[in-house]
Amino acid sequence: MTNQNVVISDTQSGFSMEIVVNICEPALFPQAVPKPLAAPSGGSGGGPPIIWTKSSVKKLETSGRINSWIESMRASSPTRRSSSSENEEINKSWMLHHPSALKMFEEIINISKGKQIVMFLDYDGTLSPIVEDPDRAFISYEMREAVKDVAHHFPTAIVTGRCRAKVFDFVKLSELYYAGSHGMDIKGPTKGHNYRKGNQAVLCQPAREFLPMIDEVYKTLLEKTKSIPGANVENNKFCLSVHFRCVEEKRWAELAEQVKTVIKDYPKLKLTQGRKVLEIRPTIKWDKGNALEFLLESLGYANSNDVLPVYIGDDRTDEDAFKVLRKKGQGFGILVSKVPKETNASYTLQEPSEVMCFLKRLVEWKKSSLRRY
Ligand SMILES: O=P(O)(O)OC[C@H]1O[C@H](O[C@H]2O[C@H](CO)[C@@H](O)[C@H](O)[C@H]2O)[C@H](O)[C@@H](O)[C@@H]1O
Repeated sequence: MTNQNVVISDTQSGFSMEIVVNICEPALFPQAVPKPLAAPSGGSGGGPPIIWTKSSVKKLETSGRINSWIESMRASSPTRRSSSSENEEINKSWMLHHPSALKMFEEIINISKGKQIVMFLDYDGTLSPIVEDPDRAFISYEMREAVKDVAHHFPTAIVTGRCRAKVFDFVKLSELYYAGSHGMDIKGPTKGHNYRKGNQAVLCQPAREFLPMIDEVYKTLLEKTKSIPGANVENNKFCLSVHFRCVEEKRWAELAEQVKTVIKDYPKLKLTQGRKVLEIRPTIKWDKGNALEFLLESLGYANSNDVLPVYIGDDRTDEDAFKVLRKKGQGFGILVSKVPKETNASYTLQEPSEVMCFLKRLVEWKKSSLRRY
């Protein structure tokens, strides 16, 4: 029996979700096994997760056997490793393709020789552990110091789905670049060696025109979801999050339905999914990948071969940035995850504490190389 993570993507709507299919239980998902829906990549028993095309998903849906929304919501935050021996095999194979950035530290350092490292850090699940209350996702003192040290040696940006002001309230480091609202709200440092006169102004807000619409939808969603205990709507300025981490599972369908009903009146907004959260954002083609490119350009590395961008993140939205790096053939992504996931990242770290170790090692290496020269 094998549990296989399946990523469903609809490139048109931008909606993507991950479900877990039990390969050897045809009674649950009969269409997931036989040949007609054979996956384009991966397969049962190991390797990367299967990516189903839109049409194969359609077949699953029309079979009436799968409520993709709910399955997707269930699978939206797998945090524990399963202990079965087959899953152990999957984990091993995955780790082989996406080794630990700590174990590969020397290799990473070698790649960086003669290049300027630029650090991109996601916030939730990367710098702070995932907690039930989004307002209490604090960064630890030690992590903050590690980020501060990194920013002292390398240009550093926090790229987050959060509202930029909120993440700044958590981190409180003026020497960083901040890209809030999934990269739709970028601001430069106001102090430190990356500070340049003029940078303190907002650098980029490509979804400005959506502000009134987002505000309106926020109010409507607050109203529509208030009868569902545990539902929490977060205003991230250029996008919204509807959290269901604290909602009883039996009410997830109702919540998803409410959200879908509200969104259908706004064709210029799209719905994506993160870790136990539904995210509403403008349909503009601007994501964390664009933010990364924009920041590299702002730093003067648009067409440079002397730069090594390193992006660390845990969520599906971070995949947009991993993808950009892979496409550019420059730098690499590090996925924070304990469980195998389809990813464009090259390396992995298991949890925020490992992210902190990685950042500290980077600083130690930089300091020792400065002492040598
Ligand atoms: O891009 P990120 O920095 O990873 O932000 C993505 C979302 O993170 C937050 O939600 C997640 O973390 C919460 C606190 O640990 C957790 O309760 C929630 O279930 C997670 O989805 C944030 O609250 C969202 O607004 C961000 O979009």
